[in-house]
Amino acid sequence: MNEKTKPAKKTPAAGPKPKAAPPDGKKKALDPKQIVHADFLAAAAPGSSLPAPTMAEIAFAGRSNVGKSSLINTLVERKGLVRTGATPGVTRQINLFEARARDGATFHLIDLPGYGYAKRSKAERTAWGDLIEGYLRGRITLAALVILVDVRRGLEEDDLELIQFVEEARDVQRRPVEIVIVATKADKIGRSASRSATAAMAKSTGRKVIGFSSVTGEGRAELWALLRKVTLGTPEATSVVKDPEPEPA
Ligand SMILES: Nc1nc2c(ncn2[C@@H]2O[C@H](COP(=O)(O)OP(=O)(O)OP(=O)(O)O)[C@@H](O)[C@H]2O)c(=O)[nH]1
Ligand SMILES: [Mg+2]
Repeated sequence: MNEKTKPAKKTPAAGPKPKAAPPDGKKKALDPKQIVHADFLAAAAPGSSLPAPTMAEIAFAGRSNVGKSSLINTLVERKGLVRTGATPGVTRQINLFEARARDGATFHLIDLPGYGYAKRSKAERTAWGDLIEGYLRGRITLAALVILVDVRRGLEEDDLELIQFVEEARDVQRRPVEIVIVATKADKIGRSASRSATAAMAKSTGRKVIGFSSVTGEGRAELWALLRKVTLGTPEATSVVKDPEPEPA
């Protein structure tokens, strides 16, 4: 049936009344924690550095191709913000993004190049290793480190070494970095398999493990709520280089 042969729509007067918009005061409240703005700010490759730290940062680490960049896109609900790809080794720099929630809370999100990608030259791997380690050791505003693992593979040697590295890199100048483990690509296995895999990881590490999928969005709300909590709970959550509030005239 084409447009012309379609019967005319019935007037609503004949049927039940359409629901009226709720009066202003009764509108469904918008989620104050929802990220309403996200943007790329800066990048650093070996030999260059990020801008000086100004606010709480959440970094994302994990093996190449595990889904770090996809997770950031999912978290900020912006499909194309961060470049992703089917082959490992897509992210080749430290990329810094800014995300602002509706309530004004602002966070810096750091997408790290993946590790464990054997096809890189040894020199390149060393340079990147130094870059990432330098960031994790020295970034004074680093509040949380999200370590992504493939739910089907679990924690591997590289991941455990990273956890140990961050724990040992405690700095008197900053609060301990909160480590959050995310078991991603949960959509690739059934819900109950994913649940038991995350539970096993939680048991073996003694840490919270969140099941996640960038395809279905599973775990997004839980992860964001946790990251907000751990980030805002640290003194670094507020700007280090704060603009002084203007005095009222
Ligand atoms: N099924 C499924 N695929 C995913 C998920 N997350 C990421 N992918 C896919 O996995 C591939 C790698 O994703 P990226 O986000 O680029 O991975 P990355 O960890 O940033 O990779 P590098 O930058 O190379 O370290 C892409 O093809 C994504 O579409 C997920 O939750 N489920
Ligand atoms: Mg990436």
